[in-house]
Amino acid sequence: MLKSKLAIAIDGPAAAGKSTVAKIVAKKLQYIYIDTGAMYRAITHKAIINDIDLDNGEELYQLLKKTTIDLQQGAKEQKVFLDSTDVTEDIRNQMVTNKVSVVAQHGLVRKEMVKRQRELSKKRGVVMDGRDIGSHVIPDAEVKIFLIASVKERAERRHKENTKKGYPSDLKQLENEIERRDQLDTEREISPLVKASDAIEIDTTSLSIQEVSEKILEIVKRKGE
Ligand SMILES: Nc1ncnc2c1ncn2[C@@H]1O[C@H](COP(=O)(O)OP(=O)(O)O)[C@@H](O)[C@H]1O
Ligand SMILES: Nc1ccn([C@@H]2O[C@H](COP(=O)(O)OP(=O)(O)O)[C@@H](O)[C@H]2O)c(=O)n1
Repeated sequence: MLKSKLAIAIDGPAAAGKSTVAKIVAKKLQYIYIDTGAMYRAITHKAIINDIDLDNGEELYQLLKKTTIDLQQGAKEQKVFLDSTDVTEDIRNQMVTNKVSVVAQHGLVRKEMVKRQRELSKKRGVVMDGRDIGSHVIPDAEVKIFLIASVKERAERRHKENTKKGYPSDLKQLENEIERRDQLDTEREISPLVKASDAIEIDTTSLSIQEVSEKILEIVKRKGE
């Protein structure tokens, strides 16, 4: 058992395996898992439903201010509640996936999200995954991991996931979407996707989920002793 509770930041591009291993690590350490991507997805979902102009940061910010987003650990999976409605499935749809990086570019939206995320991480004992966790949200996180994998491998992983769930899926289209989202996330002006200087990079392309989780737990163990 670790002597003290830590904050573990896991960042990286789309479908690198962040949430999968973050959940495993959190369960093993009995930490809280916080999926910050789900928060950006939830506000994107609400904005689409309300026909908000996704290029209008001020309007999105006003919408976010009057919106509650709750992440709750269920028996099997983490549930996402948007103003008390379970949107766990809805926020993974194609429309949200294609638009979320546009919403996440706005400074006002990010400022409000970061405020909420810092509040959630204050008590430590958290595994938080996203794009700017180690670089911006919790710059003093005790453990910072940056997960990468080739675009081809990431698209194949998502394709497998979609097929398993019975969703229509096109590998080439997934590759294009992942590349486009990575580009938007990396090139945006405010807290872009970047590896923090003190983050440990793990290339997961040829590693199993178990191998990646074990590597992270080993790093955590060294830090926590
Ligand atoms: N190391 C790995 N090897 C093979 N498949 C993986 C690995 N890590 C994650 N996956 C699978 O890849 C898909 C995307 O992983 P996910 O955790 O959702 O990525 P992210 O949170 O980075 O977007 C999931 O279906 C997951 O089961
Ligand atoms: N900390 C974060 C987390 C997500 N995001 C945005 O939210 C999108 C969806 O995040 P996600 O983690 O659900 O993405 P996947 O890689 O799981 O598809 C990302 O592509 C980013 O545009 C962000 O800007 N900052």
